[in-house]
Amino acid sequence: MSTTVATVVPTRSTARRRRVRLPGGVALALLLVFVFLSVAGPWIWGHAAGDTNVVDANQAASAEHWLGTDDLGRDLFARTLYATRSSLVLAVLATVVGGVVGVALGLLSGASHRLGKVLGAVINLLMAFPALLLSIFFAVLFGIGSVGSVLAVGASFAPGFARITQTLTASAVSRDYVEAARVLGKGPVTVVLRHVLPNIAEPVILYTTIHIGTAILALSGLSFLGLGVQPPAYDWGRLLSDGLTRVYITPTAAVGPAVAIVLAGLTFNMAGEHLADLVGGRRTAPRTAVAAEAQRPSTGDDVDPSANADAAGPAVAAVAPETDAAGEALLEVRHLRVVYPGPDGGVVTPVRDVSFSIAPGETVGIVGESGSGKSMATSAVAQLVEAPGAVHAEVLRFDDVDLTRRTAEDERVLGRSMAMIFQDPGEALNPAVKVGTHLVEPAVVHLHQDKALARRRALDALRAVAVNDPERRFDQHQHELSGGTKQRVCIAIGLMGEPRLLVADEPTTALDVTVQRQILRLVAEVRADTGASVLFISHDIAVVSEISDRILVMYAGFVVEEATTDELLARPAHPYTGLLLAASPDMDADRTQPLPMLDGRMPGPGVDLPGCYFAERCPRAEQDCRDARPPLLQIGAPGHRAACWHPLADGSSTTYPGAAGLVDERAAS
Ligand SMILES: Nc1ncnc2c1ncn2[C@@H]1O[C@H](COP(=O)(O)OP(=O)(O)OP(=O)(O)O)[C@@H](O)[C@H]1O
Repeated sequence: MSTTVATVVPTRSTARRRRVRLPGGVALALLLVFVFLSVAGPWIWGHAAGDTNVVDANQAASAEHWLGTDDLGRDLFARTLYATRSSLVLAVLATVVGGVVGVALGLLSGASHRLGKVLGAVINLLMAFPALLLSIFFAVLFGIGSVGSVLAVGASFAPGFARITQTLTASAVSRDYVEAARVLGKGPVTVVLRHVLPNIAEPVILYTTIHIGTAILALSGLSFLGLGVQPPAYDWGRLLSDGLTRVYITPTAAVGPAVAIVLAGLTFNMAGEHLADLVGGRRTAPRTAVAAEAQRPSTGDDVDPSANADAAGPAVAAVAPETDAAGEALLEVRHLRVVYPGPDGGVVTPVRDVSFSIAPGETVGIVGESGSGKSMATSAVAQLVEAPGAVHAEVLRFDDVDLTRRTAEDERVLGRSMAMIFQDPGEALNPAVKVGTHLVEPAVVHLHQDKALARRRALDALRAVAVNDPERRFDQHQHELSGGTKQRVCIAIGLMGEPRLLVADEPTTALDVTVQRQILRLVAEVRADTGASVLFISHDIAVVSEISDRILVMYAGFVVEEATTDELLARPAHPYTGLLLAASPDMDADRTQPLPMLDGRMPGPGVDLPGCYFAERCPRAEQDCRDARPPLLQIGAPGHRAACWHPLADGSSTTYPGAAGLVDERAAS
């Protein structure tokens, strides 16, 4: 793969990138010169910069004094070089002050929804003022002098740092691996330090480098105005201020420090940009490699072929365990609602009424089109709905834990017995953390196992999910894995606790078809091996039916139908289920006929209707459907329930062409 990347023929765009990098290279060289001057300058030019000689006072530029002398006869060229140290050190200090304060504020506001609103408003207000104006204001506030000016410039930078950190943090905390860390019971401080900060560090450091250049300009400006460095100390701004008083007599007295300020400012800005460019380039390399790896045939070197021999073969036949969902349910959900504040003081209700239970060892699938509330209902079960969202339920029980009133101990139990598999495994794994650390952590945190034992178990877990060369994978980061392997690693992480419920939210959607099959098989195998129950979410009824014992069909936040998989496929009662089945093509479908389309749109979570939410799109709807909402009632076989006033009487096969093939395919498998 790296060969492919290395032998790419230069294109116009790569040539253009090289041209852009040339000044960056110069900037890096200049940066080294400035660093050298600030370290060695005072030693080399210390005497010339400090020795007074009134006989030579106020001289113009000459071979002996390149920039002339000041009113005490001191060499201005030496003084300009000498001032490099104070100018740069103060600029770095000011940037660090701004960075520390801003990053702290940004982390707070990005990680906390409520605090974020208040801090965000303050940040926005401060960002509205030009940085130099803020610096002057803060300089007066903090006091005239070096310390005051450093604090002032730092304070004027803090809003910018806070803004970028807030944005990066808000994006980082919505990642699945942060949610997974919360499920593991990690506190907010650990989550921020371990999972957020490492992943936002790179852009923040680059932003810092660029800002050192701006700090040089700002501090020089304050010194020039007499608010910064005070005599006898001096920096470039002070030299410029002194030189300007004699600009008509010895103009070079002002030129030297002015050139130094502009050059140093530009150098740090350009060096920062160049570093960003380099980092960007470095980042794309592994991504290219992953893309190439992901495109390989799915039985590639990262999957143990012996463990999934017929991965491309027939789909998983879900082996239904003996269950009694109504009796000893592992998970019981009754009348679950999830509510968010809506516009104009109203509310939106992504989950309106969801009731179901899962027996030990049972796999229940939830299917429905995008926006039907599948993920939100699952998040409520996994306790991942965050403020301002509110979860209400008559019953929300997992094993013996009442999830509506859970204690800290309950959280720990949940952390080890409920495992999440997310849609995008790349989002679920922290890019800054090695695969092995992801695996070892649940065992150390929840089972209090020592690291050696946890490592052995982690390697076993990787073998169990058919990742080959587990020792090597253990020390790799997520960007070195293909999509399928990442998902296997996520499943292995779930195995490191004592999983009793595996919650898989569209775990195959981001994967190619062959890998989807492997992951479905793997989930079924894990269930068979561990006896864990599975809650499996997908918008694809064909995928759900391959793995589930029972299926719930969701629409607009409601469960509109529930039945065993065979019953649902053979005799769908709700017209929406019938349409979902009909829209799912199979090998026997008549290719000359278009697939049935579902016209119209699902009512959003802010819509409140008295009747059936599907009525506007339903071919069987009558006035009574619009007037009153149908309850979820037993229909046909035991456990088959549907919420419809005019259910399909004889199954989808006669009403919706196309569904019959799906039923036959499943029967054959
Ligand atoms: N934080 C939120 N605040 C308010 N509404 C939200 C929020 N997150 C999601 N929603 C809304 O909740 C509804 C259900 O979303 P959900 O993600 O559960 O749907 P889904 O069926 O899982 O769809 P998909 O397959 O696209 O994920 C959607 O209308 C969505 O816009």
